[in-house]
Amino acid sequence: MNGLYLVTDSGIAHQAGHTLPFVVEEACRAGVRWVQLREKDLTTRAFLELGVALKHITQHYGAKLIINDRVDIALAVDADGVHVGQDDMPHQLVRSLIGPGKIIGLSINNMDELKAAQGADLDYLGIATIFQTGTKQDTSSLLGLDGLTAICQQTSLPTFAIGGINATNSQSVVKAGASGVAVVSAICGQTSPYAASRELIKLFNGV
Ligand SMILES: Cc1ncc(COP(=O)(O)OP(=O)(O)O)c(N)n1
Ligand SMILES: Cc1ncsc1CCOP(=O)(O)O
Ligand SMILES: [Mg+2]
Repeated sequence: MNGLYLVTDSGIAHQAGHTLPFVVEEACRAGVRWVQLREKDLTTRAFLELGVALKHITQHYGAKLIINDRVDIALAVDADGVHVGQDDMPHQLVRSLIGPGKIIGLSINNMDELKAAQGADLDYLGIATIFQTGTKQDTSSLLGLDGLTAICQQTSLPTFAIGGINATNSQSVVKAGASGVAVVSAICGQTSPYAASRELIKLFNGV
């Protein structure tokens, strides 16, 4: 499985003229095998309906569907897992709710948060924020490539770097030590999510 992780944003997809299911289907068709449904402004009902639609698509392609923040939605759509950050439901509680067979990803923004997560029952870490991004307003301070390397050296868990990653800088992120790259606008905001995904996978495989 390649290390490209699509994190969704339906606002960005709509601005580019796409529906979110179209973006996810095109990304999966191109080979993306990690998809996170991340929606900050949807009603619970709309979030759930989108989750059901994405579950059908990801299941068809054998891709993992992870739900951002919302354990209830993850359970309702039988998603593969949940991604939580430092201000979300504590990961220990997420585990007790979703069970041992599901995936939990935790955001790490600095070395202190990494230390606090050592030995925890987690499946991967999202390392944020690498570069400047317009996609998320409440970002942590930028880690850059050096900060990313320092964190990746201190963990044996799989790491997905996130924040401002695109086709121009993705290889430098992998060379810095991340096992994968997570992107929003570099797929959702592109004219062809399929072509953008193919390019990112090709670059990833070429490192
Ligand atoms: C893969 C990945 N890494 C980090 C994040 C950020 O999560 P969080 O800090 O909880 O912020 P929000 O995404 O909830 O705004 C992520 N979503 N995915
Ligand atoms: C969810 C998230 N967490 C840290 S930065 C970010 C958004 C990344 O979006 P983009 O890939 O468009 O920079
Ligand atoms: Mg969160």
